[in-house]
Amino acid sequence: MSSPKDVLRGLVALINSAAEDAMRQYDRAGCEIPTIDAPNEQQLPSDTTELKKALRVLEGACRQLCITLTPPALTMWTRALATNDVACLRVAVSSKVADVIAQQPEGMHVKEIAEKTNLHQRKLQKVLRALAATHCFREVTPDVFANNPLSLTLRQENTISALVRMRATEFNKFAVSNFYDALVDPEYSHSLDKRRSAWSWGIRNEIPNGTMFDYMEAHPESYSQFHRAMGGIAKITGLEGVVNHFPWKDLPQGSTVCDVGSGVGMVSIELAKKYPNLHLMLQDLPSVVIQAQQFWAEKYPTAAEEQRVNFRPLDFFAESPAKDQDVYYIRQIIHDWPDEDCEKILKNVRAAMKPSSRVLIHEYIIPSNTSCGARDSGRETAPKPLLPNYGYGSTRTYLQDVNMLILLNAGERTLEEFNIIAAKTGLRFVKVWDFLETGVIEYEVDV
Ligand SMILES: C[S@@+](CC[C@H](N)C(=O)[O-])C[C@H]1O[C@@H](n2cnc3c(N)ncnc32)[C@H](O)[C@@H]1O
Repeated sequence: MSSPKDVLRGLVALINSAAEDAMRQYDRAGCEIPTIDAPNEQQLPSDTTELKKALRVLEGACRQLCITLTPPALTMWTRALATNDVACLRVAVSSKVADVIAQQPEGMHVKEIAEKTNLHQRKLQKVLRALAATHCFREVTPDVFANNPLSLTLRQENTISALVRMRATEFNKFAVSNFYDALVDPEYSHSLDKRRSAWSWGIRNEIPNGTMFDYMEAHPESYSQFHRAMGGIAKITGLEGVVNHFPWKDLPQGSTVCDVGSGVGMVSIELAKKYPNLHLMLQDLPSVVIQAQQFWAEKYPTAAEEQRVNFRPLDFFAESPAKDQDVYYIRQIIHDWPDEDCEKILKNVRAAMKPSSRVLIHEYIIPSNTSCGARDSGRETAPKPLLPNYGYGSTRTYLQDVNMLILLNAGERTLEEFNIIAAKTGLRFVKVWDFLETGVIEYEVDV
């Protein structure tokens, strides 16, 4: 049995080695080592997979060390106050503070920022001070604020800003703040129906029995913000992992990839750019297909010119996607729906498959708090004294699981849970591809 001091020293050792490892990854990629107050965006390796491996340990060990040594009341108060952090982020992103001060690396006085954003100077001062204290913006001299790498993610041109804005605005208003109310409302509490989520509860007066997607359809501005936010999620969840580390290049010339519930096709567009051997088919609801066409026409017109991309509307509950595709790529769809709906989607995909087709489900894969390993989740077990799942190093997976519950009565799943649904729809597990933040589960036809 390790003594408490041994455990703490074990965590410190992990922090040291993981931080060194992370710095090595920046060096190897020829990137500058990050500084917290740089006035420009952080340079990142073009492939962050190895960096994320080090950060998973670092995040887990730092937080475990702090929580162990800090009086629990303080830690709990910090956690309870976290909603204020989100509220401050909403102020910053909605009033475009990062854009307003973008041209002044030496900083801008809060008085001027308040004038330009039409906010009360004293109130804005408190918001920016709180954010700068946790390294989002830099307070250069008293009341003078400049951008730093974290605040630069809040610029409108950065898709992370759309994600933060949605999260802090609609998600918060309709869903997060109503979570408990929906959990205890007799009509909602014991239902896993997609029309009985916290979000559905929040919009019940405007759209009775509506889902988050019904709301988005009724509010096109929110829907386009949502698609931009998906771009932010793509950055976070390791788009380069699936683009670089799945063997796309080994697929024969003209191989077909159907992106089911594609959105505008954040991953597909990268695949099209990098792998001329692939032919992409994007399928989503009619209004989204139109947005996808516009997106591709603007970002990568070559694909349409070379006839390497098609767009076709699809209601994945009611019909099958394009038949006989080599790969059906399904990212962040399954986590949107309760099990029965996922079965409908996968059955429709299964009906379109030829014997050699593969299905790639790309999602967060929930590891276990108590046991973890390649067999459980496709990922390595964390070094001790971390929890087997890396603890805080996996926190986004668990919070994202709750996020999906709140939004759509759905959620992320363990590998076992995915496999149970897949087996019911005639799919057989092949393997997990761990891309760190998320993973891909590969399935084939179960004959
Ligand atoms: C979370 S987004 C994921 C988008 C994309 N796969 C990505 O990873 O960026 C879910 C997508 O499912 C689409 N969707 C929702 N209901 C659908 C349906 N019945 N048929 C087809 N697509 C649907 C939405 O329009 C949205 O684009």
